[in-house]
Amino acid sequence: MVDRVSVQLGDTLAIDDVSLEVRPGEVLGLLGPNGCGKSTLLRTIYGTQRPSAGTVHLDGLDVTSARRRDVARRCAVLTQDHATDVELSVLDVVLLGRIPHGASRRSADDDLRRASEALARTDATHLVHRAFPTLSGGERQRVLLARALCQDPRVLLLDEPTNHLDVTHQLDLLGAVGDLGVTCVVALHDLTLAAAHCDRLALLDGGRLVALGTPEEVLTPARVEATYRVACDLLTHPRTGRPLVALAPRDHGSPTAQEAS
Ligand SMILES: Nc1ncnc2c1ncn2[C@@H]1O[C@H](COP(=O)(O)OP(=O)(O)OP(=O)(O)O)[C@@H](O)[C@H]1O
Repeated sequence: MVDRVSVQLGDTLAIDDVSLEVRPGEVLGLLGPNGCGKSTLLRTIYGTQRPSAGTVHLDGLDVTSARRRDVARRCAVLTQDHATDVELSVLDVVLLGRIPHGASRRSADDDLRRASEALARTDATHLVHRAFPTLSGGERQRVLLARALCQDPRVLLLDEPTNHLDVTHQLDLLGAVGDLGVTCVVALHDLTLAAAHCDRLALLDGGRLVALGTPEEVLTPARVEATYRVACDLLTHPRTGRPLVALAPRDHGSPTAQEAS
């Protein structure tokens, strides 16, 4: 889907020759330190950021030349820079997700049914009649995810969707994303959360793709230390068997417990 993409932003080469094939139905986690290019790559996949070089195809569509509505019919996005002061009810915000599908093809009853299903999926049904600006950060995040789900996308792009969420809603949100069966690219900071919920991980550093593979392949202690400058041990979750990234405090860098044993 992403083929040899570079993105120049002012003096910064934010994305440097990245190629990435997202498999249908997979949840691909996008990891990397602050400023490594995660949001830029998501915006480029969605087509709101033009690449300086390379191409992006979404479900067969060339996003650099496609109409916005054609992209939005296939792909929903949850970004970090959403407006927070729109004087709309929660229901109206979620119903915005239906707009790309065109008034002539939709019925009001079907739109309402989809909106209430999406709100139920994100545990936000009780907020339906609230004014959007009065919501807490975590409540807004869940409503905006409901809007994205209401769009009925084939591809979902999520930029740090667990921001503001308590642990219950972090787990519920990523669990719900996995259950959807929709192709998803999700930028995350929490390595253990990413390892638990993503089929594969892509690690960016300085705009370059430095690793791509299963959580076990990508989150090796050596690579985590090289990328984040934090020592860690890779443990196994006692209940799920998934990788658990135990970060060492910055002054307890080495040796790792694995090296010491
Ligand atoms: N409009 C801009 N002009 C110049 N540089 C920019 C612009 N937008 C972003 N950048 C730079 O591009 C790089 C990538 O930014 P991006 O927001 O994609 O990183 P990120 O991985 O999402 O970061 P974070 O984890 O902090 O959200 C950063 O160095 C950032 O400062």
